[in-house]
Amino acid sequence: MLGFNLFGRISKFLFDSRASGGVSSHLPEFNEHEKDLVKLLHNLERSRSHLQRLESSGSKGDMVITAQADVISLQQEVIAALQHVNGSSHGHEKEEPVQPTNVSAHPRRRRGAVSSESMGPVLVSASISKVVIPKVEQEKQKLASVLKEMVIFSDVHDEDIHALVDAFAPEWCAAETVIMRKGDMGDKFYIVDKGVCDCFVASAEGGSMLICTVTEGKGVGELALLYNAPRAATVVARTDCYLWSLDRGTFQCLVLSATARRRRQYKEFLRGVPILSNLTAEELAKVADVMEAKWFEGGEYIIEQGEDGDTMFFIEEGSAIATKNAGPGRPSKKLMDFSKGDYFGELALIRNEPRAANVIAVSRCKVCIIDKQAFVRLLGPCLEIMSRRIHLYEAFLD
Ligand SMILES: Nc1ncnc2c1ncn2[C@@H]1O[C@@H]2COP(=O)(O)O[C@H]2[C@H]1O
Ligand SMILES: Nc1ncnc2c1ncn2[C@@H]1O[C@@H]2COP(=O)(O)O[C@H]2[C@H]1O
Repeated sequence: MLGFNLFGRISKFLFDSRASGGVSSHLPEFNEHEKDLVKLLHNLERSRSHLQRLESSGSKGDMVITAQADVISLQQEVIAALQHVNGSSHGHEKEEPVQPTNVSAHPRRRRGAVSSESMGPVLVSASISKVVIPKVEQEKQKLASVLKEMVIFSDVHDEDIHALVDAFAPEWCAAETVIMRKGDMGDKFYIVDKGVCDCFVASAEGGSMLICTVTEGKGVGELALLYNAPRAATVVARTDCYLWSLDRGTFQCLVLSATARRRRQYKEFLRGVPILSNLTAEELAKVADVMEAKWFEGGEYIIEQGEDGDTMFFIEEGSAIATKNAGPGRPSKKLMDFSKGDYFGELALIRNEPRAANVIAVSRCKVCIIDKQAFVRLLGPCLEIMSRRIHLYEAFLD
């Protein structure tokens, strides 16, 4: 809860800002966390008014969807900022050591889903106390490096990475344990420390279909917590597993503000990518959540013909070319130019074949990378258009 005093000061400040037509950047009477909160509340107020104006003027389509997504994303940022404000005044700074529990080998079945998968406002407790599960230094370092490798944690500040590491709890489960069930509410995010888990969804024939395998050092169960949605798949331990689990409250408190920042950062770029123009603002936000940015120098190979490939790329800055090897001693043949907003590397994912061409950075080039899992989950609506372009390649393919 916001203290009454702070609530009163923020309300008065926003009222004065409304009267003067803008929020001052100085905000002398607030500390750093409070300043963030005030600015976010001000932006949320503006976004809500914008949405209301659109709705009352009868606007439909992309503009309304984009405005709704802005409101949702700002609500999430406000919740995260509230938690920082509460944390800095009480609760979060105070460590509450928790003894490691000897894992629930069979996680309890949760209440069934009541809503379809959507990016609803995330309802989290605004006052969350810091969880600290004692760990040896080696475990902490390993967990921190595993988190830094994961796209969803890549924008989380270092101090929050430490807090996340503290909050992970060890769990053990026997082979064939159902770790989470599709449709249930999500209570935890997991990292596989040792062992292997499989993710299943229902197949068209009514059985279950394996959609991916989670190996050591990989995470599972983030979607329900990121999007406040029911579990999107059933996850079963294939072998006995040692897992690290992170509670929903800590995940949302420490990860959602970074996610919202990243969505803002990529929003304009993704809106301008032609192949993604079919996606709604909500779907674009999900694409932003899974993208990993990487720089390549001019002349560097982004893709090498013949390699196995499990990622596709969008150019955010710079340019690249596709070339085809023409055989020993013969110069390679240029196939295509790529510049900002173009994509490549989809062919190996669609056809399950090695890379059909080289892609080489012409100038220093920033690409956004999406892995196969995310490609399958998020880019379904674009597949038809991509498949049409593949026909254009055909002239060059063996
Ligand atoms: N294609 C996929 N669709 C849905 N969930 C997936 C997929 N691949 C892996 N998963 C994982 O399975 C998890 C099931 O629970 P969540 O929806 O919380 O998060 C999900 C992802 O971590
Ligand atoms: N004529 C072409 N033939 C094959 N791939 C091409 C061609 N032109 C561009 N490409 C891109 O180059 C990429 C190389 O990796 P992929 O085969 O995964 O996907 C390929 C396409 O995105």
